[in-house]
Amino acid sequence: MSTASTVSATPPAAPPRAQASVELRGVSRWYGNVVAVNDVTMTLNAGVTGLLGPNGAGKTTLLHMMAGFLAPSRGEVLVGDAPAWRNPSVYRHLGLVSEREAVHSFLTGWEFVLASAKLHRLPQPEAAARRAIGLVEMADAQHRRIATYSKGMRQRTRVAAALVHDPQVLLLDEPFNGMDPRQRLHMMDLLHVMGAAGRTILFSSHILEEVEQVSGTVQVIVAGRLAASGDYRHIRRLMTGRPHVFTVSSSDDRALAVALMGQPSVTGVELDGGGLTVRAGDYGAFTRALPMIVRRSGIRLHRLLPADESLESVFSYLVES
Ligand SMILES: Nc1ncnc2c1ncn2[C@@H]1O[C@H](COP(=O)(O)OP(=O)(O)OP(=O)(O)O)[C@@H](O)[C@H]1O
Repeated sequence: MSTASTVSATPPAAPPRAQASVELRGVSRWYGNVVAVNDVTMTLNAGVTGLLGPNGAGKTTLLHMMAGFLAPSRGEVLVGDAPAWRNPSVYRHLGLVSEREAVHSFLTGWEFVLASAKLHRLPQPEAAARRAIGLVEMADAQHRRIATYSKGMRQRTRVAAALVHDPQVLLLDEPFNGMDPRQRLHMMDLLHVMGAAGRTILFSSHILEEVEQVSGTVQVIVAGRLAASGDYRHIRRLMTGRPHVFTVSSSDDRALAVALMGQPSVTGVELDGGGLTVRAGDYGAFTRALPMIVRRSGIRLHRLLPADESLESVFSYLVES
């Protein structure tokens, strides 16, 4: 990929940094009575890691502690070997793309990224801005005002601003939010390239599919705690191995219940006033079998709703297991 060669061909601006890891040791953070992060221990190394969790799980709080913007209430956050909090030298090795889209839209992309280079007091801000803009493939549009950019272009420009000082660690808070599929693919490519080039990339998301497409390693956070971590296939198995619950109503719930009980994919059926509650061990097999049963028996399906499809229930399953 062209950007990969850009990364490897760029001469290092500073002597190579030995450490790219981020380490959390027993980290908690509370806001008054609210425990946002609860005793989290994790290590991030070079490559792309996804931080997966439902809204309010504590992802932003974790990222802000890693970036040195917030002090842990307890525990330690280390970037390389140095504490992230009250340690300005950490900013030289780390970039954060925050969730909120705070860009001055009257600036051009070039002006925005150059301003970031100057804020970092880089010795050659123009060269650094050019390199970062090239990395996110925004050179063609760099002299247009940000107001005219698509959401994806704005995100890439913000990534360029966060990368302008060539940090070893890049943290991104919900970078795919609001992007269309094409913009998503482009951002995913970019993260891949940066991870393959040896940077430590951590991005947060509440969507499993997003995380598994980009990252080899996933850290799952639920209600402030680390609920699971490892290879995305392992996480996917944890999530899909659970029973799936559907509520179904039809023209003849009793007959449908009998037919469903004969299905190997169905592990339980309960009939109540409002319809059926069906438990299926295999999501795919059940959703394929149901239309066939309905067609064969002449039953009319009025409603089929996954009762537990919200991420929250998936996560609570993970936490309880
Ligand atoms: N400044 C604050 N004061 C009080 N409570 C806060 C503050 N910031 C976050 N919280 C609370 O801490 C918990 C974790 O919030 P956080 O923003 O870290 O989660 P998140 O996973 O990033 O969620 P989202 O994706 O919705 O931003 C939530 O209960 C939130 O309401």
